[in-house]
Amino acid sequence: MITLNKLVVGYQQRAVTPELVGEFTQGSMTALVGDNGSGKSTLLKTLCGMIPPVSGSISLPTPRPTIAWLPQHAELEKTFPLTVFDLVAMGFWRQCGWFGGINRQQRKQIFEALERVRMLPFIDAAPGTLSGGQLQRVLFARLLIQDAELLLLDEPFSGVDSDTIALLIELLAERHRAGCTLIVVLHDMATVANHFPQVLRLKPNHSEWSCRSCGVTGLNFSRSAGERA
Ligand SMILES: Nc1ncnc2c1ncn2[C@@H]1O[C@H](COP(=O)(O)OP(=O)(O)OP(=O)(O)O)[C@@H](O)[C@H]1O
Repeated sequence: MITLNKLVVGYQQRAVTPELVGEFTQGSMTALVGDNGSGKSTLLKTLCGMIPPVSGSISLPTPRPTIAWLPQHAELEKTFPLTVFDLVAMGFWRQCGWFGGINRQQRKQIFEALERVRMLPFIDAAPGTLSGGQLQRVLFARLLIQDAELLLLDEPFSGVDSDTIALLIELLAERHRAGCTLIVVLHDMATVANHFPQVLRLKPNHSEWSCRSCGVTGLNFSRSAGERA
């Protein structure tokens, strides 16, 4: 379980969000929503430890969950002088280090992950030659092989066509069924309503949690409030 203890996130001690109180229970699937500039990306960066909180804290379970983060602007990934295979292989950095070799089993996993996102024909392509949606599928293949316990995804469906969105949502639902905790920044409220049991909405002066499966809506969200889904 990940607990937000009066957490305020922002930059150089400048608060971007109000105090956030609540929990992401293990295995929960939460949509993080709010207006442009409300602090969604900043919260994800704080959760993955990239920037420190302005105040308050985050309690993580012990041992600390492994985290995979898909940032909002993945265009940078296109500039690496790599192939699609290499880009996905980077998902094994925890096991191999950045410059370690890939073994036969890992190679097989990379092929399977690319097959799942229908990008196997592009395995030798340079990321810079892919469209935005194709790149996103490749980055999902990398997420799959990372096999992390906590997935933080920042607007993973922006610029992606509806067929691909359906495919990627199914992959996320699979990770959810496998027990991963997912926190996903989204703007499309239909996707939120159809696929995300829990929602954290950031607003300028307060935040609001809602949980469809337990019927809880409020400023705080805790397991004791009723979520057992
Ligand atoms: N590196 C940074 N340094 C200082 N301020 C920043 C930085 N990045 C973002 N901000 C500011 O923090 C606020 C929140 O930005 P953030 O990107 O978290 O919003 P968001 O909810 O993800 O928005 P969007 O929906 O537009 O992606 C904005 O006012 C933004 O200008």
